[in-house]
Amino acid sequence: MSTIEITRPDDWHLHLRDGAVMEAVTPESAHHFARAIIMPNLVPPVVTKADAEAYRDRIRACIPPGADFTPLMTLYLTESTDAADVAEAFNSNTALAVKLYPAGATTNSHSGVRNLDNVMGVLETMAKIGMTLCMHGEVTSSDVDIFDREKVFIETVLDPLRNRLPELRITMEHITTKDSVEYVRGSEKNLAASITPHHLMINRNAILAGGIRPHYYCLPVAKRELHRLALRKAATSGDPRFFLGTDSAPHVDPMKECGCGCAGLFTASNAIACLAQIFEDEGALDKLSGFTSHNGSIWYGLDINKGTLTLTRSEKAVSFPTRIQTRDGNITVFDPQTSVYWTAI
Ligand SMILES: NC(=O)N[C@@H](CC(=O)O)C(=O)O
Ligand SMILES: [Zn+2]
Ligand SMILES: [Zn+2]
Repeated sequence: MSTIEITRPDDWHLHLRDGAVMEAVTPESAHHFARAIIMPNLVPPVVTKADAEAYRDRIRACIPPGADFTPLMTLYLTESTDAADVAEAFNSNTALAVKLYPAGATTNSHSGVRNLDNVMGVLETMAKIGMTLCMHGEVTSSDVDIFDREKVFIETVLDPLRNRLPELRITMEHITTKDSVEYVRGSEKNLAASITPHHLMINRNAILAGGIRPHYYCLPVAKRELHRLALRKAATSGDPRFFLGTDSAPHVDPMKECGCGCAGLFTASNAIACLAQIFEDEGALDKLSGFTSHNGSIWYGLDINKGTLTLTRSEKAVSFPTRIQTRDGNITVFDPQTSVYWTAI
């Protein structure tokens, strides 16, 4: 058995939901993570400063006593979002970022943005005050193949927006392609990307080969192996523009195991153990703390956490709980389909 210590990690992209699911999943994140950026795609979404304050209070009520966990709030961008309210939320430290969901791109995105022209006023204000735009970067048009939607988004939405408003800070969230890795690498400033543990571990075969497996279906959908390898290279490279966002996105099993299952994987419980395995396999354990605990803090202008998290490597592969229970039903925990020898304490 051997151990390593990393700086206490942060999760720069997390879904905690609300109600019974939030009660059950919040302790899972608070166990390992010091802070997390909380996604605002509730129904109805978290749009205003007042919405974010109320949601933050509900999250705080679910943090186990003694746990040290700070939810960092985001505002869901709609075409009627008020720029002054956004600025006030940022300046009062209520919200760290604004989240762009192209309407129809993913879970609970129907209130999102149809035409960027209608939110330029908000984006200009954000550029002025240094507030980050977090993006779900996929086009939604039905004539674009689902495996190409991220790449086409870069060409038709992201790049034109960056040319139009170069001072806007943008996080490309949960990137899944070599194209995104290259786009970030080629940028000079104001661009960074989060990467999920699952996109580092699975390719699209996990969803479709040998049977259809809804617990590997998320958006953006996992791509070909060459993309997974490019993501692994980026995550373990030490390049500070890449950092962890788990995109842990719980849905109760009946919502996944049905004729039209929801997108999203629940990874909060084993994300750190999986990452330790990935970084060990890539011979890059020395880069793990950068990815989980330093790069994101620096990008968002926050202090790096003071505490540490101990990771233990066993001789035998470890097993994880297969599900967690909530009053609304069970949630399946991500199964990495490969041996993991690490435990986070
Ligand atoms: N990633 C997902 O597949 N689903 C997320 C939404 C998102 O992050 O796109 C969810 O809210 O369930
Ligand atoms: Zn998304
Ligand atoms: Zn997400």
